[in-house]
Amino acid sequence: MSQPLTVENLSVAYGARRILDAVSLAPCLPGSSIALIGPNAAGKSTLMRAIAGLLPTQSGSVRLGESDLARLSAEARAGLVRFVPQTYATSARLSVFEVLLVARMCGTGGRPARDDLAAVGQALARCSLEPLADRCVAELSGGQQQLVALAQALTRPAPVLLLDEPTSALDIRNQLEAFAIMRRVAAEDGSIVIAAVHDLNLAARHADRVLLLGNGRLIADGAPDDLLVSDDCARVYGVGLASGRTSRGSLALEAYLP
Ligand SMILES: Nc1ncnc2c1ncn2[C@@H]1O[C@H](COP(=O)(O)OP(=O)(O)OP(=O)(O)O)[C@@H](O)[C@H]1O
Repeated sequence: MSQPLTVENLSVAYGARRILDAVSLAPCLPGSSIALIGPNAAGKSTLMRAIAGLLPTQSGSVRLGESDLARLSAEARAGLVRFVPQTYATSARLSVFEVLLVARMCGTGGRPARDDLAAVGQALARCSLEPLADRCVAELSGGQQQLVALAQALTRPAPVLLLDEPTSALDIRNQLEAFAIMRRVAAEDGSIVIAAVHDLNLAARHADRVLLLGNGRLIADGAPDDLLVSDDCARVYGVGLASGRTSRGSLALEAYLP
């Protein structure tokens, strides 16, 4: 898991409407935790879906090391790039354990072996979901389901983990837990973790790099402490941004209407 992810000149359209316009990203390095920010409809989900190979592209490339992901089979690509969508929809009468096992076994065609069960156990433990293992996933709360979605992605480590607003339904404790998990996945597994986030303070605290998307274009790419206080950031959101430091030394931002 030690290959950089590179996005070059990526353009994506829905019908005749261009959504992503020649987006290029400097190499995303293994072990990095990256926040993708930008206003509603900026194209964050579209970018993640395009990187995951779930959308046709008009132009450009997505590479992991030397491999052009578009040239791989969907199965091979899914082994390299895991995408956790914004919403978790299931009506299946499956337990948390079962959906994690399905995620682990997906595409393998085999029966679960001991290491598959161990991987599911580890994903449950990483997300502190053991107490919910036997509960029907369709009956869980929105926040609990969001943690299950994260745990599903962890059942089979991948070089690239893409998470679309992974903490939108979580309480403050679980937000911190989820970002700690993401940072550990980056640090321990060497994955490239990219999470779309709306909360700039969470991005400030948990990412080591921030990508700012506006109207389908990459507006800025940099360290949180520089990018989040930049004029570009305030301009793209159409807000004023006041900044300071918390008593613990983290960057703190307050947005206001100009
Ligand atoms: N399936 C689709 N068909 C047509 N247009 C779409 C589709 N999905 C998204 N779009 C459009 O693409 C643009 C970007 O949407 P996208 O979901 O990528 O934005 P986002 O930055 O993730 O937004 P948000 O923060 O609100 O989730 C929007 O104008 C949206 O209407």
